[in-house]
Amino acid sequence: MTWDSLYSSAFEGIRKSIEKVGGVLLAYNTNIDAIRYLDPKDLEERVEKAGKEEVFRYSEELPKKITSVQHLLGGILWSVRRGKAAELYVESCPVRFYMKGWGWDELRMGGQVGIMANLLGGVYNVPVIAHVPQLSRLQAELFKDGPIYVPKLENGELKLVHPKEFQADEENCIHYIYEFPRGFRVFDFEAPRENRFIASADDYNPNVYIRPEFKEAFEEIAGKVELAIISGLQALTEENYREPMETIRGHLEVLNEKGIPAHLEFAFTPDEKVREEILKLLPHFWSVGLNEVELASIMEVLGEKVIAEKLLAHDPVDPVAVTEAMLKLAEKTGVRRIHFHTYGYYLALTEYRGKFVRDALLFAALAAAAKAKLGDVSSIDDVVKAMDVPVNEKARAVEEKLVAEYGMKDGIAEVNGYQLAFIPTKIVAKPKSTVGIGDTISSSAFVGEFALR
Ligand SMILES: Nc1ncnc2c1ncn2[C@@H]1O[C@H](COP(=O)(O)OP(=O)(O)O)[C@@H](O)[C@H]1O
Ligand SMILES: [Mg+2]
Repeated sequence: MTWDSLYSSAFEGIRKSIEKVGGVLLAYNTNIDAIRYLDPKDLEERVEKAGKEEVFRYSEELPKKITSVQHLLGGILWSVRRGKAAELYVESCPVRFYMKGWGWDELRMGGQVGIMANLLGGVYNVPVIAHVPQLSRLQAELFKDGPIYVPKLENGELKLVHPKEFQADEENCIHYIYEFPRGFRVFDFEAPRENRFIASADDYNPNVYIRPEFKEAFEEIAGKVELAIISGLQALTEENYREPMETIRGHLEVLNEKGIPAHLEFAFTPDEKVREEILKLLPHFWSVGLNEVELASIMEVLGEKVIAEKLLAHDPVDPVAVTEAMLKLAEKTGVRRIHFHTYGYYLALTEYRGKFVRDALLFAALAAAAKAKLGDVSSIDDVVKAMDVPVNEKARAVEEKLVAEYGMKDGIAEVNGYQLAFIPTKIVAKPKSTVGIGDTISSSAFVGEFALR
């Protein structure tokens, strides 16, 4: 079998069956991404006005958080000089007001829940119930039409409405994204590569604020779905994790009692204590999705330093090291499915067997390539437009290694009592957008797998 024919039949299979999926709960993070494409002259003027000396100081060493305009501009210069991304929390109201006045060129749906709601509900037509921490008018407008719902309590009675019909005047959670291209010049600095600096004016997501509807009526909400995808725990810190983690543990218990498989979409979690706590929650999840950096960071808290280093040593990542790491994680936590994604290939380690696991990965890779190629995918038929994107050349060596090590055939092998599924992905050379690709991959694969059952 060629990979292209496997791709086509996987897509056809899932297109026919995905609308059967009865409902997916998505929690906990959505926000508004406000994108500003930096202009060198405008930036220089702002720096001069704020005081060049002080601003430059913060471009040498990032402040911990933003409490002044000098911090903000210094942070932006810090990113430009290094071509590196950074994200800081904006504590001060005047700075938030300053950023609002500076404005944006584009507004986009942000947060894993927001992105997955628009994909699953708005594109695949799978009903979703989303936890939206704050539903402002601006936030509501970023939801696509389709079967996307938020719970509303009216005199203690639970109703499901589209976010645009929720009509509560809640706060804006805005992540200001300052983007610059490669070669961007300000003062004597030149950006070695394109990147962005993010300043978050968001008091809800960093604390994983959980809405009253989800505290009071979670059982009833969970009764309306077949699957759940959890994300957004990455910004928690040692100081604030306890209360939300407690609520989330309760939610997972309800989902487990009802037999609803839950997927955790990992994201890089800088706080080690929080990473440990997330690891403790994993036994309550059916499935987890992550990339190489995230897998390495988990190996570190498990005390597996050698594997962690191996995961970051090669490009593309050594698939045998990934498999070893996934086995450790599965054995340690009992999680039934681990979906690993990296640039060029995906692997899924599952406690159960079947080609549908691999086929769901193929569907996800096609969806990811469509998103990269088109920028926005507006219907499931757009996904197939990525069929002509070539399969990654470098993945051939990865596949050969898996064949040699585990006797893999057509992307499927048996390893230590688990099934290992592999696929080479389609890589778009000049992507229109790479925001939210990871979320597209993981939610498409998880929901796609259940569609094929
Ligand atoms: N140009 C591209 N074409 C297809 N897939 C891509 C492209 N660039 C990145 N990807 C995929 O997107 C994934 C990004 O996911 P992740 O690392 O979790 O980041 P995020 O969650 O921020 O999107 C990569 O692992 C890779 O598989
Ligand atoms: Mg990701």
